[in-house]
Formats: sequence, structure tokens, C-alpha cells
Amino acid sequence: MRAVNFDLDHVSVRHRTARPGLPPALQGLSLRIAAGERLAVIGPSGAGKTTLLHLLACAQPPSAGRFGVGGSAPWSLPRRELQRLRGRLFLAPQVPPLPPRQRVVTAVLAARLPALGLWASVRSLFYPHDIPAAFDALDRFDLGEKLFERVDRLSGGERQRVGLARALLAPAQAWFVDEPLSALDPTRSRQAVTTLIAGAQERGATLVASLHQVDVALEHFPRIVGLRDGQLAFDLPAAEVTRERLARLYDRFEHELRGEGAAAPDAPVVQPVVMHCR
Ligand SMILES: Nc1ncnc2c1ncn2[C@@H]1O[C@H](COP(=O)(O)OP(=O)(O)OP(=O)(O)O)[C@@H](O)[C@H]1O
Repeated sequence: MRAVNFDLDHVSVRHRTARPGLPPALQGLSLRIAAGERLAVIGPSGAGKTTLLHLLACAQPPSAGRFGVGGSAPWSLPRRELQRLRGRLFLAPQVPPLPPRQRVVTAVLAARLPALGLWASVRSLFYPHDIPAAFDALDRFDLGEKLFERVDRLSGGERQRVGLARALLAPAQAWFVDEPLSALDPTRSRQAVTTLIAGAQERGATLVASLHQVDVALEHFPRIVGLRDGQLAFDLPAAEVTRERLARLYDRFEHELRGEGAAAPDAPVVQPVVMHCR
């Protein structure tokens, strides 16, 4: 499967529901992400990390500037083609949208729906079509024994890992993963991030992750994009992200840099967000 590249040329994003007078969530961002590249997006709360991932996954349109995916402007495509493109992009929200009463096997295999026809999709809701593949994906996140568990019987950390296991089954060429480690303890975090990276590399998929754990970002991602107040603060190889740059990026948000205020491992589950991208 061929990976895709992304081009942002002075892109701004304003949320439709944003209060008038507030600056856009992203302002004049210019970035180029090559096919198969791996990068982490860091920055304090409200910097625009989630908005950037939603833009890249074609879940959120730009309000200004030029945004291209694989050489075409997604928001100018006919609706059906835009849908097809979205099927090649996998967005993993921080809180995965897993139906609470569903079995884990069904929830994980749902990642394949963009590649299935209508009848196969409906059928797969009742008869999981590839149980071994679901087991393998879960097992890589140490969750193989939860295959037939109901989603609402999982801890917050387990749900988050189920959400990540979906990436391994998605027919996608680019993965956008929003704070994948927020409900995981340090050991699980390391396991999850190495599994994600290995999975993306096996497929040659582009991987963009927003991370609050700056140490994990610097250790595992060769390129780091720093956002602050919706603007690009820096775009550098990890080795060039110095303490001074981080101190400037997190000025007045030092507690976030120290990891304070993060969700406790396996914290109580927050209600899943509704995804509008497919
Ligand atoms: N649906 C929305 N409607 C209106 N404003 C929004 C919406 N989503 C985000 N924003 C605003 O856009 C800005 C960027 O938010 P975003 O969620 O992208 O930041 P973030 O860096 O991911 O933050 P966090 O680390 O807290 O998740 C913030 O000012 C936020 O309040």
C-alpha cells in the first residue's frame, strides 16, 4: 500500500463552534510531511495539536491557506472521493469511540470497515470476519485475552490500547494518533509506542502522534513539531530540541512538561467522543 504525503501552506483552522473574536485554533501553519515519515507534535494544552491531527485526517477543513494530500486538495474532491481518501487515513482519538456494549473483537475489526462493502460491514457487526487478525492486533498490545470481553468491562487504559490496536487493522496509509498514552502507565506507554511505530514501519505508513510525554516523543520520533497558541514554534530533528526550546514552548505551562496533571493510569473512563470523520 502506497503512503501519502501532506502539504500545508499557510493553513489556518477555525472551529465552526469557536467564539467570535478568538484567534483560529491553527494559524498560518506551513509543513510538509513526507510519505512514511514519523513525527511527534508537542506543545501545551490548547496549542492546536488535536486540531492539526484532525486537519491531516481530513476530519476538519482548513479555513485559510492550501492543504494538500498526495498532491490533491481533499476538500475540493467530490464527496465520494473525499470519503475514499478518509478511508486511507486513520485517526485515533484520545478517547476511542468504542460502543460500550460491543465485544472487543467487533470493535477492533471495525477498523477494517472502510475496506469492506456495505453487506460485509453489516455482517461483520454480527459475525466477526477475521478473529485471528483481531487477536494478533490485540496481542501486540498485550490484550489478547480480552478478545471476547465487552468494551464497557475494560479499564480506561485497556480501552485506549484497544483503540490503538485498531490502527494495526485499518487499511490506512497514514495514522494520526492523538495522545495515545494519556491513560497508560510508563511501562505500557513504552510498549504501546514501540508497537505503534513497528506497525507503521511494517506498512510504510506515515505516523503522526500528539504527545504530552515529551521524553517519549524525543526518544522515539525523529522529527518534532512544537506548537504554541496555534502557531508553529519549531519543526526540528529530535536531537535539536534543546531544554531551552522546551522551556520556551512550555513557558507558564511547566507543570505539563513535568507530566503533572496527566490522567492517572487506568483512570475512570471518560465518555467516548463521537467521530465525524467517516
Ligand atoms: N470543537 C471546538 N470548537 C471550538 N473551539 C475548539 C474546538 N476544539 C478545540 N477548540 C479550541 O481550539 C484550540 C486548540 O485546541 P486543540 O484541542 O487542538 O489543542 P490541543 O493542543 O490538542 O490541546 P490538549 O493538549 O489540551 O488536548 C483551543 O483553544 C481550543 O479551545
